[in-house]
Amino acid sequence: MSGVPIADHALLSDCHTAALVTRHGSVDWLCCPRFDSPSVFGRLLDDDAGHWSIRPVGPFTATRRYLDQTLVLETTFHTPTGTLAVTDAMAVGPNEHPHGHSLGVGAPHMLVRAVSCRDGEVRMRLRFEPRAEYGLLRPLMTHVPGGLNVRGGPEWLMLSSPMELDCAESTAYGEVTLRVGDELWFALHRSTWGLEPARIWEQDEIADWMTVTVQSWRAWSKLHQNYEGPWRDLVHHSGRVLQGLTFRPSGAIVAAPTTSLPESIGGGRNWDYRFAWVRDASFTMEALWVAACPDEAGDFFTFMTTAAAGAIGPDYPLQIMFGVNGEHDLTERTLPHLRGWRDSAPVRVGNGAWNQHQIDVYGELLGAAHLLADKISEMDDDMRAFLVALADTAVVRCRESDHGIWEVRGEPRHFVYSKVMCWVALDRAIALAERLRAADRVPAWSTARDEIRERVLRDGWSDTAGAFTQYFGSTDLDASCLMMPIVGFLPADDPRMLATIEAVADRLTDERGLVYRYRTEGGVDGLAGDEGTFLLCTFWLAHALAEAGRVNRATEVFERAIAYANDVGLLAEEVDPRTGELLGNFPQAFSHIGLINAAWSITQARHRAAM
Ligand SMILES: OC[C@H]1O[C@H](O[C@H]2O[C@H](CO)[C@@H](O)[C@H](O)[C@H]2O)[C@H](O)[C@@H](O)[C@@H]1O
Repeated sequence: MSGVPIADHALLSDCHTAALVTRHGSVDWLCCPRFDSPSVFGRLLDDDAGHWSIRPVGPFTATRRYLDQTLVLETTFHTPTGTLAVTDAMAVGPNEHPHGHSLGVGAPHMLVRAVSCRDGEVRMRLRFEPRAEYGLLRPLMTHVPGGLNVRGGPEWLMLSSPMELDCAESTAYGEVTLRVGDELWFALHRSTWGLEPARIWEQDEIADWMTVTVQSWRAWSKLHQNYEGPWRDLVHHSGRVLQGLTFRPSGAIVAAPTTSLPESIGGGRNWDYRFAWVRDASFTMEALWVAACPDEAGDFFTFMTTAAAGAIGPDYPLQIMFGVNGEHDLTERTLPHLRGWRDSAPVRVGNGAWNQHQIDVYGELLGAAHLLADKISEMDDDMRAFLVALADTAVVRCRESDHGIWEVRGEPRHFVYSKVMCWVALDRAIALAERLRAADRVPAWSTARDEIRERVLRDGWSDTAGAFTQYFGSTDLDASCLMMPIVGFLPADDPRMLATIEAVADRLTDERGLVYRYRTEGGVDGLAGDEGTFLLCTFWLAHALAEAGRVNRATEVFERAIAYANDVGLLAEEVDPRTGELLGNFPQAFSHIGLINAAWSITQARHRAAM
């Protein structure tokens, strides 16, 4: 049964796809060539679905870190006879490239692994077991000078290896003793059919790719990250994680690089997050702005304008998520041949929420456009028309019930958060009206915005709950109401808002003080089973407390949440209330977005308090 703790993984990214490496030096997740492609290493979800491990033969303990300001991972194995370091990266190539400037634009589609003996001597073992199409295929492996040629189904890979490898049953393996100063460089290169055949690389060429990758991440970090304040390193690191979830060719941003890591162990709440949600990606853009990495904004809005082209207007609601190249049909299916992480089945690919009706997306997208307006160098006519259409659609759709931010699979409702985000859509469109050349629309947008506000204040509040609630007329709490002060719908120190913040802090938290997004008892979301506490919601609580001037409590809640970051600063979506283990897809953009925004708001609140 696959079951390495989720927190034991570290992320590598080349801004096209991602790999996850375990604490013990095994690449257990890699989808080629895009985030949402089938995996070639899928042991994360099933023992037989492929991996590539490099580790000492005998007993060891392992420590690891990212090289400063990079997503290049260094795992150090301490053994009784010596120390071995394995450095892993998805090569990103130089930032400056004939076809563009951003990180990952010249990525060679290559996983690079360096092994070096730092002390004494260590016998190491390599096992290479590629299994394309989520573990279905056993490839043909043939020896070539300098490595292996690996072919099967959609994959044609070349493994550059300086050590002799034996092959049997589509698995390559070998052992070698390294002495202090010895270094071996490995590269797994993928052919892009018809464009660039994979090849065997010399040792110094692979070393060069590693150097360039380290330099490129550092150059990106230097240029984009100037947040100064508490938790600086974690905020900057979260910015790099979000950048690593960006699909460079289109500007799309995935919610997480994995599928089907469960929201409860053995449960069925397992979803594919390798897509660009309008909501998650808009929040990511805003968080990257806070971490001061604005220049990808143009790419993102161009992606959104293109992906949604021709299908937006009052009669055509905006689709809520897209494939990384803007694909619309993300039909969900299960992969019955995979057991799932710790037997959490089914494993799903695609996402059934793709054609849900969710009206919050207008607010998230216009909110990001408003915040980033100055960074979008070229707002062409198409982009302007698209943003205007979003606001016009919000005017009509705000009256409809929907599936809400949590994408419930039960009946549609009038969710409070959805209405608040329609208010945001119109509020921000009004602020952008001049730039959108839509001043004539302002009266209609203003009327609709004010009506939504009245309705939320009247029907979203419950005297019984003493709080704003999940949907009109309900008494259930929902952590998404914490967004009301964050987006400026009501001031955080408004008595109704303070009451809602306290209600969430008291009644929607577990014994650890982490926040549930809502209560799942009775299948209110149309799904069986329960789930963990939601890290984004815990960061929202910290953020809302900071907005309300409760800086010490905000800090406490924030520090409680970041305590669940793993040893290399990564967060999943949820935390298991029983064990404190990370749950859900990993690393998840939502959690890192929440971290960045909450840190920023606490910093601001401290400045205000000091004045
Ligand atoms: O809770 C059921 C739903 O869970 C997933 O949605 C969650 O992830 C999305 C991506 O991060 C996020 O935008 C949403 O707010 C979350 O609720 C899943 O994608 C849905 O298919 C599922 O119905």
